Amino acid sequence: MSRTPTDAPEGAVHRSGFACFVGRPNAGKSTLTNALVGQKVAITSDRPQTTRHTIRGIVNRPDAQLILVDTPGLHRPRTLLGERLNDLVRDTLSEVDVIAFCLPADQKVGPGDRYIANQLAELNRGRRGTPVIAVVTKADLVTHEQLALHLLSVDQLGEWADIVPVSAKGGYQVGTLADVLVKHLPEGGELYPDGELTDEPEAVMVAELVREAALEGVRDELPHSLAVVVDEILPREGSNGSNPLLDVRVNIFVERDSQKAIIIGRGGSRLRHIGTESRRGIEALLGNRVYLDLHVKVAKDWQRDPKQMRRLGF
Ligand SMILES: Nc1nc2c(ncn2[C@@H]2O[C@H](COP(=O)(O)OP(=O)(O)OP(=O)(O)O)[C@@H](O)[C@H]2O)c(=O)[nH]1
Repeated sequence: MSRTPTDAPEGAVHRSGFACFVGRPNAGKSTLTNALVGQKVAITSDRPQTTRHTIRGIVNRPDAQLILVDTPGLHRPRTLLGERLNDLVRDTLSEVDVIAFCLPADQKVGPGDRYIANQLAELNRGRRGTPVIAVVTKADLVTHEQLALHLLSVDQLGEWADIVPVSAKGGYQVGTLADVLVKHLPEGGELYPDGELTDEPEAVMVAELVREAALEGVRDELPHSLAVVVDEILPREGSNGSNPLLDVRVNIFVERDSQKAIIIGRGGSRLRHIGTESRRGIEALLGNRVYLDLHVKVAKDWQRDPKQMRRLGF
């Protein structure tokens, strides 16, 4: 993974900033995020939404750093909680540099899309507008003719800074979309520069990779009892080459001894498997070789103890 703009041409502009993806459920936001970032970072766990700006991935290029943040989902409010959630979404949207509105090519523009389009228009009314890119996703599922018709109806749906058809699965135009998003970022250096390996977003992503691997196959047994906390990420002393070995120390917390036994497995076999699986993702994420040190600990009934929950990052 390229992390510094050192290979950018002399005097070239470097841009950095935030983008977020909106769109109705199943529009293809997560798949597209993964295709852009080129790593598996999407969070499929049921971790409660506690941070407003969950970072889904960082696209590092010689000319730009694009940080993709998540929103809890823009939907029609049915309850007061829904309204609060939508306020939160609007706050996030007004803080990012560019918004990508995903509309699946294989489905007609519908009321859900119109609702989001209206919300976006309202957000931009009477203020410095946040550019919105209409992204027509899943282009591989339709014919050229259908795609052309769909692009026309998307065009009529609102004011877009650009319209880009993509297929995350077929790899069609994913690079073009990255170019278009980057174009709307302000000039500036990397916001998450090299060397800040313990910076929260990366630690959160490392924790999610471990959590996902740990839950594999035991999701039903331990759905909510697992918390993963990254203790430290440190370059190994004496390995200061261009690609130092990183020591990554991670604690896996469960609520009961019986759950600890499940995670560790017979003779430690499950824990070894979790280590191998998650290390692969962590190395891809950090761009370094990694020595992963996993510890399983029991934090009795942590879900009922606010102090423990805070300690575990909830
Ligand atoms: N054929 C095809 N299928 C896709 C593409 N992108 C996503 N999908 C599929 O569409 C479904 C939804 O994709 P997600 O990326 O989970 O959609 P999402 O918008 O993140 O969904 P929510 O998390 O519910 O908001 C999945 O079954 C994907 O495999 C694509 O480019 N082509």
